Parts: sequence; C-alpha cells; structure tokens
Amino acid sequence: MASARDIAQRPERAVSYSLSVSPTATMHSPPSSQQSFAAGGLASRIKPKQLKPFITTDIKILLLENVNQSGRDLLTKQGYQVEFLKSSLPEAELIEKIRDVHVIGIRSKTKLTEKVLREAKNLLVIGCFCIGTNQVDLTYAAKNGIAVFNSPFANSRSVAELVIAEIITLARQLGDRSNEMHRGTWNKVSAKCWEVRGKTLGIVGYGHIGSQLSVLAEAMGMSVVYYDVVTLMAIGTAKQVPTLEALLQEADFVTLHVPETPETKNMISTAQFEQMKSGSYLINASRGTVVDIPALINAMRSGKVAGAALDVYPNEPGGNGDYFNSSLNTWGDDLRALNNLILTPHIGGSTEEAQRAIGVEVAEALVRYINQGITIGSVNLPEITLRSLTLDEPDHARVIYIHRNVPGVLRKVNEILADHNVDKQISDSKGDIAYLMADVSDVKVDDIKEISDSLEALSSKILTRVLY
Ligand SMILES: NC(=O)C1=CN([C@@H]2O[C@H](COP(=O)(O)OP(=O)(O)OC[C@H]3O[C@@H](n4cnc5c(N)ncnc54)[C@H](O)[C@@H]3O)[C@@H](O)[C@H]2O)C=CC1
Ligand SMILES: O=C(O)C(=O)COP(=O)(O)O
Repeated sequence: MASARDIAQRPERAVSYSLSVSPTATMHSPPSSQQSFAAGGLASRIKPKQLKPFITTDIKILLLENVNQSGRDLLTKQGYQVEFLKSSLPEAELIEKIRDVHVIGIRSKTKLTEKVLREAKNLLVIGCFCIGTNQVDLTYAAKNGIAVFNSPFANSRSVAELVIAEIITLARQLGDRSNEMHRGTWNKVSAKCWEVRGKTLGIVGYGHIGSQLSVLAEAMGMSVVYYDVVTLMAIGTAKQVPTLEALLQEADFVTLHVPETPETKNMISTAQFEQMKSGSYLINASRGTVVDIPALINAMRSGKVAGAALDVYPNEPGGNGDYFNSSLNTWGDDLRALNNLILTPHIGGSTEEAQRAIGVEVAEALVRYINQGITIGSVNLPEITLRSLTLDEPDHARVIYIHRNVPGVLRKVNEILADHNVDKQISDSKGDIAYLMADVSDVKVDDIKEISDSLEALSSKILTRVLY
C-alpha cells in the first residue's frame, strides 16, 4: 500500500491512487476541534471540508510511551491505523518500526536522532505528547519536511505542584522520616527541620512552569527570586536577579526549570554548589543533564546542600521495571545512600489531568496537520494556516509545498499555479525552511497531477502534498 509520504513524493502514484476515489467522496465534517480554525463567525454557518490526499485508513501511526487514551481515541476516530506501545523502544527496534509509519507519537524518552529519522522514509509528522522536544533532532526533521508538535503547557501546573510538595518535604525531611517508619523506626526530631514561610525560593528558568510555581510559592509565604536569560515580567512580588550566581547566593531553595540545551548542560556543578547558601536545597524537575550529579553527591556529603529532589536523570529507562541501577547511571549507589534526597521517576507531568489534556492537544494538532496541512503550534516549521475549504467547494485543492528558503521559489511556484485560480495563498519561512499553502479552485484530478509533478521537479523541493 502506498504511504502518504510516498504519495507526496511520487505524485504519479498519488494521483493514480487518488483516482480510485472521487476527491469529493471522502468529504465529511471534521471534528469540532478543527472548526475553530475556520474563519471567525463563518465557522458556525459553513461546514469545513476535510481534506485528504489518501484514504485515512492508510495512515499508520505508532504511539510509544503510553500516550494517553484521549489522544489514542481521537486518532483512531479519524480512521487511522494506530499501534500503541506502553514503553519506548531501543534504537534498533525503533528504526525497524519507524520505517513504516507516517506519524509517530512519543514522550520524553524516545530519541528521534538523525540516525533514526534517516530511516523514517514515510514520516510526515512527529507528536511529542509532552513539553520537551530536546529528544528530537528538530533541525534534521525540518530539513526533511517532518513537522514536530508538542504540548507547551498542559502539564506545567502538575510540575509546579510537585515542586511545591517537594519544598515542604525537603524542609521537614519527610522522606527520611517516612522511610524510617517503614522500617519500624520512631525518630521524632526537629533539628534542621524548617517552615517554608519566609524562606527564599530561587527559580532558574521563569517560563511556564517557573512562573506558575512563583505564584504558588508566594501563597505559602515564600519570597521568590528568579533568573532567566530573558527579561521577564515578575509575577506578584517576585524579583528577577541578573545572574545565576546572585540567585544561588540568595535562595534557600533552588529549583530548575530550564530546557535541555548546550548552555544548560551541567548548569549546576561544583562551582555553583559553592555559591549556594550552606544548608540550602536543590530541586531538579527539568532535564537530567542540567545537574552534575557527582558534584551534587559531594555537596550533599559535605552538608553544603541539606537536601535535594530529583525527578530527571541523564539516563532514564525506556519503561517501568527494575532499571534504575548502577549500570544505567554509574553513580546510582552513591546517590541512593544520601539522606533527605527525594528520587522520583520523571513524574513531574504525570497526572490524569495533564496526560488527558496533552493527549487531546497533540492528537488534534496531528489531525489538523495530516488532514489540512495546518502547522499552528509546530516547533520546527513556520506556523501556517488558511481558513478551511468548505463543502460548497467541490473542485478545490490545497497545495502544500515545503521547500528550501532560497530566492526565486515563489516566482516559480506562482508560474506553476498561474493557469489556475488561486483563491488564497500563504507562505512563511523559519530559518532555512519555508512552507507554502495555496488553495486552488476549478481543478480536476489531471490538473492536480500536473501541479504536483511540476512542484516536485523544482530544485528547492523538500516535500509536496496536495490535499483535496
Ligand atoms: N519533570 C517533568 O515531568 C517535566 C519536565 N519539563 C521540563 O521543564 C522544562 C521547562 O518547562 P517550561 O517551563 O514549560 O519551559 P518554558 O520554555 O516555558 O520556560 C523555560 C525558561 O527557561 C529559560 N531559559 C532557557 N535557557 C536558559 C538558561 N541557559 N538560563 C536561564 N534561563 C534559561 C527560558 O528563557 C524560559 O523562560 C522543559 O523544557 C522540560 O525539559 C517539562 C514538563 C514536565
Ligand atoms: O513534558 C515534558 O517535557 C516532560 O518531561 C514530561 O515527560 P513525560 O511525558 O513524562 O515523558
């Protein structure tokens, strides 16, 4: 069976395949979520047409890492073939599986490197059912016309709440007391146990999670300082400080909410622990690479750091089981031996609310992209939308042309479209990649084939799709 990307790249197959169905035969009303993308008030009166360059049952989707049922249901309802796995896959198995699919849905564990993506010959789009997209080679994906979507803030609140819980848990040594009681030991102590009221929380990275946390921390009577590479509006009475060092010197609790980038790798290491207040606490629910763990172990052994909570690690297992051992991370035993250290298995965003919302948000973005070519919310392609074609427009086609951002392309594309009536057209670029969408009317199947062939022949081409 021809894949969508095959179809897109080899128009002769696309069109002969499309001939087996009438372009209008596949029309039906899309889910209500898509209607909001139709122009304003028109949406309520005019039924948008669902565009499909293929029979939806040909679309193959692989969902890894236990993507929420809400997302699975939405994709299945579209008629796509959805394969679901609870865990991530080792690289070799991933490569085997990814060859065959048009869409892959992942969370934070699946590494979609250039090596893996090179094998993904049919892949149109990647859905990251999480916030972070550091696990995907976004540049390689864009250069090959593969869109990437994520859910930028649906689990932010869950992370912020977890951090609040950890601040109090560390201040009161609750983890240790609970562990002792589980072992039958009654150890009633108040030494070095504190209220959080009046203490200073230092937030590194004042984005969605950091700023949400700021509000919650102030409600508990904490003072908030934050450090960010961008100058950002302070919420409440929080105060931005100019350097990481200034934050580390002032904060009783330091919490990290930066993305994984080359700049944030080992952002907290020996020098930073030295700058922290004696007896302060560290929380990391961002990415495992942000903290130099052997340096943390030393800082905790010396008493400089009185407690820490880690939700993320440089190496994390692909699924649940007895995998958090020293063969995964060499310092594992040293870490586990420390007191007042909370270790959680990357559960910051793992709540029913967050996962349900992420499932819907990312699945809807995938459906919009597959069926209509809309890239709103994409993290690696220009964000493009056009008001939907409607059921009143039988001989319309939507042309999508992803191309290298070089001079002269628009002139050539418009020459190709010149013999047809272009109802509306939009184009935008992001770095080296540009995305063009045009709705053309009065086109028959032969016209569509001709347009598609001509676009395919342009040297700037990355990917052509024609939806109708
Ligand atoms: N533990 C978990 O389950 C979860 C972890 N995360 C992690 O948390 C990270 C942050 O999430 P959001 O707040 O949604 O991201 P965001 O993008 O809204 O905020 C990140 C902030 O960090 C700042 N920043 C970037 N580089 C910096 C640097 N070198 N120094 C100082 N500030 C810097 C940015 O300017 C931005 O304000 C995500 O990238 C993800 O890796 C996100 C969700 C769940
Ligand atoms: O949203 C994120 O970036 C997270 O770190 C959460 O990842 P997860 O969906 O739990 O694999």
